Amino acid sequence: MRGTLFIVAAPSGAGKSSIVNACLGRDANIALSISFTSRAPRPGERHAEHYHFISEAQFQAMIDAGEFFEHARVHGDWKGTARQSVEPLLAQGKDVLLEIDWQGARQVRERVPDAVSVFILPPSRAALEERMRKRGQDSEATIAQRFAAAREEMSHYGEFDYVIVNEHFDNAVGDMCAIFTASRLRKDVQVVRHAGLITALLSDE
Ligand SMILES: Nc1ncnc2c1ncn2[C@@H]1O[C@H](COP(=O)(O)OP(=O)(O)OP(=O)(O)O)[C@@H](O)[C@H]1O
Ligand SMILES: Nc1nc2c(ncn2[C@@H]2O[C@H](COP(=O)(O)O)[C@@H](O)[C@H]2O)c(=O)[nH]1
Repeated sequence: MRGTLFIVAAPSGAGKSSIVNACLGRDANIALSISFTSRAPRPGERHAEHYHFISEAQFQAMIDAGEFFEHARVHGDWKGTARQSVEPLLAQGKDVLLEIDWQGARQVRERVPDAVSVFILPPSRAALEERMRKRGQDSEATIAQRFAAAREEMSHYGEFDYVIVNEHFDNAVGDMCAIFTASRLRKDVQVVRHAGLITALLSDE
């Protein structure tokens, strides 16, 4: 059976990476895809762990070679998921999680209509701004640019299967883990139905 593809999106600073990392620590069946980006590393970010950090020219060469599963300009930088980070794992039956923006999520849904998508919202715009600052990794100019973009990003929440409001962190982690579990169960039920097993069990023969 093919693996399940999960998409998680949110405005910058809403807590997406924190929630995903907490969930993946409890769930060994999901592989987190490491994206490619033309953005410069933040202090403490390591190549091939947080992102594959490459130049604009290298990113463009990958686009031209058709190597991306999805890609988009996000806050002025290129971000993208390589086909190689997704397709072989799904074919092996492994679940894969993409932490991407709404533009990438749209592209992925077109390729994989049964992907399970989650959008994370902050409890308020003030909380979002405070979290961006508290992280202490971006300049004031970057924070201002991302905060200004957040409203437009959040307007896309309705394109997703699930929405989590990340007010209390532990509740948000619990919701995300429950979505992972429920999506797998739902898929199993569909497979059983397709196999015609229930019809056979209930027949007179
Ligand atoms: N429920 C919460 N309450 C308070 N602070 C939180 C909560 N969830 C996350 N945070 C904090 O908010 C900050 C931003 O979180 P995080 O880096 O996970 O956001 P993100 O959505 O992944 O951002 P980006 O897309 O820019 O990488 C971090 O300092 C994190 O510890
Ligand atoms: N479309 C894609 N968006 C991506 C990818 N990897 C990350 N992102 C999104 O970028 C912003 C900002 O991230 P940051 O690390 O610079 O703070 C955030 O919304 C991410 O989800 C990707 O491969 N494709």
